[in-house]
Amino acid sequence: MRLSIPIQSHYYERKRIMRLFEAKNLTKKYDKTVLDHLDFSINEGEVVGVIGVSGCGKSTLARLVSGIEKPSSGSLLYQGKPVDFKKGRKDIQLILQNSIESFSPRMKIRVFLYEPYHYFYHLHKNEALDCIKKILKQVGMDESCLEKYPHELSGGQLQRIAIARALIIHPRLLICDEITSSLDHVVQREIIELLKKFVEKNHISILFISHDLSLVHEFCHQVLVLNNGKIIEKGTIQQLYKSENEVVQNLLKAAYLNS
Ligand SMILES: Nc1ncnc2c1ncn2[C@@H]1O[C@H](COP(=O)(O)OP(=O)(O)OP(=O)(O)O)[C@@H](O)[C@H]1O
Repeated sequence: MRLSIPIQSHYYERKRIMRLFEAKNLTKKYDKTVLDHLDFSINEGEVVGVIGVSGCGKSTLARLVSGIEKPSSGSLLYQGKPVDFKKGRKDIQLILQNSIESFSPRMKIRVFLYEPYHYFYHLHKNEALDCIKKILKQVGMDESCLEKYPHELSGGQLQRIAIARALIIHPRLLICDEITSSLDHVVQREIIELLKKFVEKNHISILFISHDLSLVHEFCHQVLVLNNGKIIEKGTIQQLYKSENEVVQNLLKAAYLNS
C-alpha cells in the first residue's frame, strides 16, 4: 500500500507524456448523427486501426481528426490541449485513398513536393531539391518522377508520392484513409512496410482506416471498431478475435472469407 502512490504517479506521468491525441465525446451530426460520442486516444508511435462496415463513419472521423470538418460537439486534444488546426496544421496530416485527386493534373511532381517546403519552411527551390531527393529515396522512388505529371505515374507510385509529401511536413500524426484500397496486394504490403519504417524510425503515430483486416492485423497496435457511428469495441486485434459482439464477429468472418 505504501508503495502504490509513487508507482501510480510515475505510471501516470509516463502515460501523460506519451499520449499524443485524444477524442472525447466526439460527435458529428449532418441530417442524422454520424459519429456518436466517441472516446479514444492515440499514443506517440502508436498505430491505431479503424474498421467497420461501409457507411459507419470512418471517413467522417478522418475529416474531423484532420480538421477538414468541425465536430458538432466533443473535443479533440493534441498533447493534452484542444487542437488548434491553424497552428497544428503541420503536425496532423491526412492521406486519402485516391491520391490522384489530391494532385493537380497540370502540376509536375517536383512542384507538388516543393510546395510544403516553401509553405512551411520557406526553403528556396534549390535547397528543397536535396531534401526532396532524400525523401524520394526513402519512399522507394527515383528522381525521374520529378519531371512527370500525376497521370504519368501508377496508383502505387502516386500513393508513395502522397506519403512523401505528408512526411516532408514532419507530422506527428498521420491519418491514412483507405490508402491501400485501390492497390494490388504486393504494392499494399510495400506501402505498409514503408509506413512501418517511419513509425519505428520517426516515432510518428498513425490513424489507419482500412477495411482490410489482414493489413490492420499486421500493422496496428490497437483497433477501434465503429458501427453506426459508435465505437463498439477497442483493443488489440487478438482481443477482437475474442469479442462476443456479433458485429465484430461478422467483420472478422467476412475478412476471413475474403482472404
Ligand atoms: N457531408 C455530409 N453530409 C451529409 N451526410 C454525410 C456527409 N458525409 C458523410 N455523410 C453520411 O455519413 C455516413 C458515414 O459516411 P462515411 O463516409 O464517414 O462512412 P465510411 O465508413 O467512411 O464509409 P465507406 O467505408 O463506404 O467509405 C453516411 O451515411 C454518409 O452518407
